[in-house]
Amino acid sequence: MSKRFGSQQALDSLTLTVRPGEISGFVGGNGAGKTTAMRIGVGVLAPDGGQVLWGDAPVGRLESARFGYMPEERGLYPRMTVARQLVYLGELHGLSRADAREAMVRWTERLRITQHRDKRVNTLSLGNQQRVQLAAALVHDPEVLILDEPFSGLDPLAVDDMSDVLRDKAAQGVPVLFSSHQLELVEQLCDRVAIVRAGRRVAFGTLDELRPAEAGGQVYVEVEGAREDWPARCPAAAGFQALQQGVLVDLAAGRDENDLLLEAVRHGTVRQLRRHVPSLAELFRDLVEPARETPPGGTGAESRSRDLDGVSA
Ligand SMILES: Nc1ncnc2c1ncn2[C@@H]1O[C@H](COP(=O)(O)OP(=O)(O)OP(=O)(O)O)[C@@H](O)[C@H]1O
Repeated sequence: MSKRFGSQQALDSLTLTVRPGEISGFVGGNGAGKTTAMRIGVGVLAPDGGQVLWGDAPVGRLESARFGYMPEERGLYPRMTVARQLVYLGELHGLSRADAREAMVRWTERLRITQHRDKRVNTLSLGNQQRVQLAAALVHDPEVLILDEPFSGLDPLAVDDMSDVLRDKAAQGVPVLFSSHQLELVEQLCDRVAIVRAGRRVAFGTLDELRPAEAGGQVYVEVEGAREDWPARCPAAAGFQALQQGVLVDLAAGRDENDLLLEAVRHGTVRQLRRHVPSLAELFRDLVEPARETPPGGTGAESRSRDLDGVSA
């Protein structure tokens, strides 16, 4: 997909594949193009170039009616009651009145908003409005689920409810795609993650696939009573970085954590020693921050990429 708004290239040949039964996370800095891509995905915005496929066939109006979409700008009718709104949206998607009512009852129970059924949406708290918005995306039992920042502003219990629903939908075989800036949540929930920067995809794959190969050679160690630079005198350490509590050591070639442990105990009491597995937040910074150092003339998007489905994007 490509999309330009005036002089702003919002999407630049971005490709994204969402697989049945998987939860995919869509992350990127503000203005990176996530909302634009999702709006194109569900057919509310037309791309300048590219297309949206379901299987091998282009998605038209009929197909996208079977998608469930939770927009970032919450698109509910503020003065309609929750129940009327959900029944109405169900009918709009082709359900009979009875089926739409049944779905409304089921989803308001599941999302714990039964007590709000007869209230106008604009009288609810933002978190409860968001639960209604999720119910609205689910009421017609969609075959694809696309959610734009569904977790923003939710309390921890609501985050759990939202997470459970997304997991259940994926377990039923529905492809689920959601955007979020809460990278720990993305890390916990997603089978696959796409990172986008300036309208281009810079990484796509499972978290294990996104981790650089050299990451396996880092060990986090806390040694009480040791000098801050103790790894400098360890042959098992090729380099190190002092952190707030401990140090992050790059293992020397052919050495493992046992070698490092034997050397570390000579410097003090080893309180912790474990292989360092970079978090999504670290990977994100690694992939997205180089854009800020782009030399004049470069787009920044070429600086790093960790893309793993073989599609150039
Ligand atoms: N309707 C529009 N008119 C003009 N520019 C737009 C429009 N929609 C998006 N843009 C621009 O396109 C770029 C991508 O915006 P988009 O909303 O897709 O980013 P995003 O990744 O969802 O950001 P955020 O994380 O802040 O929600 C931005 O530069 C934005 O200003």
